[in-house]
Amino acid sequence: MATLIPTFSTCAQRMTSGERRLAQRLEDKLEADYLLWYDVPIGAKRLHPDFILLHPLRGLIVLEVKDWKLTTIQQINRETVTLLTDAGMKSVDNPLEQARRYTLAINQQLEQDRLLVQSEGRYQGRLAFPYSYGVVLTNITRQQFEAEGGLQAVLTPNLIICQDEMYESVDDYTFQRRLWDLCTYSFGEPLTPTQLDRIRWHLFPDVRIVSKQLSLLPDVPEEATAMIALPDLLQVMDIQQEQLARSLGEGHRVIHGVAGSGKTLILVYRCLHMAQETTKPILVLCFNVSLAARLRQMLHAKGIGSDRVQVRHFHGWCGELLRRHRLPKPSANEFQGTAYVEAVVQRVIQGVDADIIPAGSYGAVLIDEGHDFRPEWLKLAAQMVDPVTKALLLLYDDAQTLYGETKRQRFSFKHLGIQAQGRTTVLKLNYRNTEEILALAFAFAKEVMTPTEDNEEDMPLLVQPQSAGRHGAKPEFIRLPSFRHETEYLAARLEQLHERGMPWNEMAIVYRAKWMAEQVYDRCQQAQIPVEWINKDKDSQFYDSAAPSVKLVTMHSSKGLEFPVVFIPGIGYLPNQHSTPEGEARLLYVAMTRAVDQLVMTCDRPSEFGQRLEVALRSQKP
Ligand SMILES: Nc1ncnc2c1ncn2[C@@H]1O[C@H](COP(=O)(O)OP(=O)(O)OP(=O)(O)O)[C@@H](O)[C@H]1O
Repeated sequence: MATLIPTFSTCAQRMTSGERRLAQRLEDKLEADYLLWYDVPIGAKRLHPDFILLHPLRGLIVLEVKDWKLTTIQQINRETVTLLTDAGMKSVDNPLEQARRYTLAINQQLEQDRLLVQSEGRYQGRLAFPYSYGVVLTNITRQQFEAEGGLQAVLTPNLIICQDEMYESVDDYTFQRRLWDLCTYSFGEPLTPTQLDRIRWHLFPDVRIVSKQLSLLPDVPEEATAMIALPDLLQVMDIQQEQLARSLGEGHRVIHGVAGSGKTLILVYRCLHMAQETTKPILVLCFNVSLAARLRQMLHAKGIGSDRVQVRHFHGWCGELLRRHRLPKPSANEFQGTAYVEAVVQRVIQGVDADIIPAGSYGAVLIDEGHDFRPEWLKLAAQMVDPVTKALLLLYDDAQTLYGETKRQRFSFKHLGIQAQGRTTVLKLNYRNTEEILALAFAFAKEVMTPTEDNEEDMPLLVQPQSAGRHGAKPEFIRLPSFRHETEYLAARLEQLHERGMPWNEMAIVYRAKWMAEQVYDRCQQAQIPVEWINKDKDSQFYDSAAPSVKLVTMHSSKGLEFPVVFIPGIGYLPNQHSTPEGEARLLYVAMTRAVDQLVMTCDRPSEFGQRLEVALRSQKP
């Protein structure tokens, strides 16, 4: 069965009946290595072919679909068709010409990529795979078509697929043959997975992942791809991510994705999409101040301003609602610390219940790192979604729960007003970390975290991540005589890496206790290493990932962030005695999975977590 993007159930409603039939035939009668897109805009010009097919051997096929009957067509020439419709006569483009133009535009775009064209021979510089186009006439049989000389004269017969050639009863091979016949030539060499990804990169700018090499051109315009040498590795969402992102559609959606599986990526895509769909403001919520800052930067890079999408950390948003609706804040004398923060949340909940704060005021609500939200917060967030769009997206990974009680409270999404059943997707593939880092983090965490039973909505709560297969250096765990030695070692490694070309802002030190950060900070200052201590105090709330400084960040605040190099000092003091071993294990798991390429941990004394790490490291392949 071929893969249709978006999924059939999410686009069937906007399809014509002929398109629906064709989509079902294509899905059913083509094999799993066919990719199909329905009505997905292409390139910067946002061309809208009805269907695009992509296959390693058969190449690219563009299809326009028309539900016309013979009696509908009043006149036809190479450029236009005059149709008799309920609203009178209407002139439209000749669909074959339209399909040809789309194909030509795609062709021109793809020919700019040296890895997609023939490198030698008579056709040097031309696409290295077949491409073709056609028109599907879903209500005209071949016999009717052939009986109409006028149609045949302007619609090349072999580029037309007729009603009876796409009946359900047509066998798979005959149906496929009809498609292949759209193209008069074929090449021996199938497209490689890398080439298929490059084709998607060119066609669909919205699923591009900005690589470091292209970071100066976040969304490379079509004209520019010809002028710059494209890197060999162009990254796009994988097919599951793309299908999910494009199929989110209406209603509530829940995505359970392991660390580094692209949840945030999908959230940003969804924001872009919703910003075009709704005029109401869009709300993005997360728990962390630092993650909120990263999300803002990511959205900004995609050209989405704060006027369209408001990114807030949950408690900041609650405070803002009280101010906006002139509700009194709790008294600071009565409540302190977390009790104060909770009292703010309660006032907001009461404000919504009393209709002082209007529910349903956001066109969409998207929650990142939802595992850190208490049930009543999720309920509140769900109430804020416009009941017309019902656009609620909840992303979570139970393995990263940091702020819950000892064990995450069991609750049912249904009771919170979140329709998760049948609307939950699991993403297992981790793209962020090297296989070595991920294997260590999971081996360590699975020993300590207790997987809980799936709950009533069939949501797995501890998903084993799978690596996307990138390899790198083995994580390091180094014993030193004292914490002072740890800080000196760390400073020396930072300097060494920087001298070898690693930018300061691509390195982070993730710590568990404030005293550790103080010593590390002092040591870095002495060594004149630029260092930014994120969330050091209330006034340093905003962090700039691009500023040329090493980031010093708590394990809690590191959630949702990532850095090529991560140092974790003070393993000798873990688990922290003031928390539960399980909670501490989740924290260290989160910290370790922030490292994209290199992970260095240090300790100055034996500890339970140190021992576990050593065992896990020893079991890794050399
Ligand atoms: N298909 C992909 N191909 C290449 N890189 C990808 C792909 N999907 C995601 N990534 C990269 O993997 C990294 C992690 O993605 P992202 O931050 O969206 O994951 P996440 O699920 O939100 O992680 P976490 O829960 O740990 O914060 C990012 O650098 C992202 O660009």
